[in-house]
Amino acid sequence: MGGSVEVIGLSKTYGRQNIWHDVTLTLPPGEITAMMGPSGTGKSVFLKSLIGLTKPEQGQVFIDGVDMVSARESRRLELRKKFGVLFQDGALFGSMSVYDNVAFPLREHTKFKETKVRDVVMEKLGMVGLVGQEHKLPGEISGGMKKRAGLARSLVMDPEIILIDEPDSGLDPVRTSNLAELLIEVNAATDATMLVVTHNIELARTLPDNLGMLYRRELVMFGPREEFLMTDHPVVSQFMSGDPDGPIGMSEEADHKRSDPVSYEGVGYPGSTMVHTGARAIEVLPRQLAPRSGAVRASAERHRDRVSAGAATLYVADDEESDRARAIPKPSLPIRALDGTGSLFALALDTVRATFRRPFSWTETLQQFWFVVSVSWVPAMLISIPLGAVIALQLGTLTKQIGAQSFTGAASVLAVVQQASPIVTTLVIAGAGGAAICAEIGARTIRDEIDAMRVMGLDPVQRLVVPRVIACVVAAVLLNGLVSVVGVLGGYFFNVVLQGGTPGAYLSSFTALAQISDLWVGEIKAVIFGFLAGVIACYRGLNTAPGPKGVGDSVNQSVVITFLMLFFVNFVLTALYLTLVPMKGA
Ligand SMILES: Nc1ncnc2c1ncn2[C@@H]1O[C@H](COP(=O)(O)OP(=O)(O)OP(=O)(O)O)[C@@H](O)[C@H]1O
Repeated sequence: MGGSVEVIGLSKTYGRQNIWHDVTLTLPPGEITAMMGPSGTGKSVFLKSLIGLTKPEQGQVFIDGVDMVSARESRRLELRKKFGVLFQDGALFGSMSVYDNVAFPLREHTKFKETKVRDVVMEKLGMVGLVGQEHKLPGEISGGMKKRAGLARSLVMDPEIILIDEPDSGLDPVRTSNLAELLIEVNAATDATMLVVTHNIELARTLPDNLGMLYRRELVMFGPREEFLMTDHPVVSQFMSGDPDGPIGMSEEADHKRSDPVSYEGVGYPGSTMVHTGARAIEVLPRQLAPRSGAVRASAERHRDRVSAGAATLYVADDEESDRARAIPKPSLPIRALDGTGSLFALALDTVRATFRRPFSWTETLQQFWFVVSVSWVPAMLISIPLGAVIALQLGTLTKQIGAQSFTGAASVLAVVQQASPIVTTLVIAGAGGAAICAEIGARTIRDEIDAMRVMGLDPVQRLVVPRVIACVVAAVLLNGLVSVVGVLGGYFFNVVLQGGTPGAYLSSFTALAQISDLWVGEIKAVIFGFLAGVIACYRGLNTAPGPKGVGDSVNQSVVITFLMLFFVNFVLTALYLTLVPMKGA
């Protein structure tokens, strides 16, 4: 029998927005449950909360007795192996073919030979009608095909619990019916516990054993379909009939703001086989889909037994309760800022720990390193020449004024190597490489790819963050060396050629005043700054808000935060260095 999912008193907010509160329900093991609700009522957020991808503020989600909400991330990664999840847009990995996407969990979590992997992948692709499309990239197939490929991937490990977010979105009516039949067949074959989030009334009325509905920030009704579909609850009846007249309006926000209780007066039509709401009429209790193959659904039989024994009862929210404002207090600005800083720090620590965990993604690291260097080295070079020149010119003029022209070389080399070079290098890495890293991870976040990785029991910190942070660090160290050399040469050129300094004085003052630790401090700064640029870019990318605007905001914040951090950390490091390391000749 499928895994058990028990939700107790779950509440979730995003900023000032209370998504839903105090949701309590149990998904009967092995049965199919549909969760409905108008757009924006938090169905997808609910689904993600079940699997620990979204952290609710209150409540528990017990998966086979273990609380997903309070469990450690390593435990959650283990528990997620019980799940197969189909996200709204399929959440396929954009750089992999359909075949590789479906094969991915098998290659990660089994020791199957490639021939066995091929058999399983082709069987699942056959189930969803995608044989012949396996070589295509996700960008080359339609939305409906992505969805079907995502379903094939979610089934490939024979999960005990299957969560499906809007199976019909992007599918035509015929394929939606095919998909519903496929889900019934999968349920009959695997006895997996299934939760289907949907707006599709036909699907909701014919597929599940149980139904629930979210509306106005709460679970208004939950229970067996036999009772749920017979109800005269105004919200449920209006939703099931698609009637424009009733408590559900055009905007979820406007519905939330209304404080009038939902009225139960004058809406009595239970007991009939047809419901009439306004201009529409629907059959109340249509026949439930059954496997065409003739397979027997053990869960349907268990469900019937539960209902006839009175063990499955309908939960209906108290209409008074539904209108009570139960906003979870929003933390104050300083607390939220501390929270953000804490999460960034936690990601930095996690990154260090995950660096030593196996397997290490060498290929990804090399690709990222090459990418960061390729977008950063030209701007870094172009900035370093005028920067070295400006420093040399400024210091040359200053030292001339105070009669210490022979120290121009030492002063400008130290300024370039210790200060300018690591800062310039990292500003360029953050502005070019870091921005691109943040945009790429942000786009993957909003396409649910990161969540899909987590669902497959993979740690995005280990797979994505570590390679990118190492790439930024190594690129910063190498580019810092290069920028230092170019900057010093630029300084030499401008001081000696344009300001009439002598080559001997430039070089000898440098050897007289500079020491090897000055060179090291530049490289150590490059390591720290490169690490900061990489971690901040990944952190913002992983915490991107939905939509293209979310990605744009994240990139902007990632660059600004990195710049601010760089100058602050540079000040601290320089102060420390000057305090701890005695100056040569002092
Ligand atoms: N990561 C996030 N950050 C901030 N707000 C979010 C986030 N994810 C979801 N929301 C908000 O939570 C609310 C519920 O979103 P959700 O996608 O769960 O709705 P839904 O019921 O699945 O809607 P639909 O049926 O249209 O997909 C929306 O207002 C959405 O803007």
